[in-house]
Amino acid sequence: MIAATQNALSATGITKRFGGLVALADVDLTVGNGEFVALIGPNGAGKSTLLNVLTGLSAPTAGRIALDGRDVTRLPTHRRIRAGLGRTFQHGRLFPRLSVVENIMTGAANRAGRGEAGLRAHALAQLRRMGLERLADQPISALSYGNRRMVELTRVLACEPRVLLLDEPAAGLNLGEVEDLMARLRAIRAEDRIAVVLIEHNMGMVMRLAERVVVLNFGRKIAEGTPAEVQADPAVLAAYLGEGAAHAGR
Ligand SMILES: Nc1ncnc2c1ncn2[C@@H]1O[C@H](COP(=O)(O)OP(=O)(O)OP(=O)(O)O)[C@@H](O)[C@H]1O
Repeated sequence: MIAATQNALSATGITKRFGGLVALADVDLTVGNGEFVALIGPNGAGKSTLLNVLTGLSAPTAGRIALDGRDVTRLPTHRRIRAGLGRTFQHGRLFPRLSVVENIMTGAANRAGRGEAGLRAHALAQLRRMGLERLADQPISALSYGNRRMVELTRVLACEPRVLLLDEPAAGLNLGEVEDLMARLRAIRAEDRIAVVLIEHNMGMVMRLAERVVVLNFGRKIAEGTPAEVQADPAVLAAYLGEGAAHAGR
């Protein structure tokens, strides 16, 4: 099983039930080292549930999760973070009264062996890389929504993850901010070779960034391939048209 150890992340046979509801049914997701995978699907398809299972916020009913070939299925979230997993949330989780740099430091504090001065220097370097250094001493409460989201991303990056899970990072951003986010993500990948799993409803962003796209619908994987392959897949079209029809009927 050499192939399995070559993947940065490998989830196999993931099933998640909530009572009678099957939110995920036997889903496989593998992400190679430095690979950029988008996870898409209509509302309620199971995307966030899968991220919750991958990060350990929610235990799978069945299935196995490995990071760099190491089984982490039973590890709590903080141990998975230490093992190289990073995640942003749909709704941010920054400390509003702390400054930007302090928030980044709380993120990086998981990394052992740095004193406070070292943590601050590391946090400032991360902010510089994201073009946010000028905001370092501002309280989070003074930031625009777009800047808060970029600070959230910076905080996760400060943990130096090998696998980065992004839950709708472009939601609520304006066009200029989405372009900036895409440029930063490209630069980070080029520098760090981080593997990325992106959940995003902004299809333009998915098509421009992802090397591979995995499509969920009603908890099942219905398609997987390059952006062009997935876009041309009749099953994917039907899933999204179904969603459109459901919305139109409301
Ligand atoms: N804690 C929970 N308890 C019960 N049902 C849940 C829970 N979390 C999610 N679900 C259900 O699981 C299914 C998948 O939800 P999930 O949020 O993962 O979908 P999603 O693809 O992320 O959707 P969206 O694009 O709207 O964020 C939905 O039917 C949802 O109602």
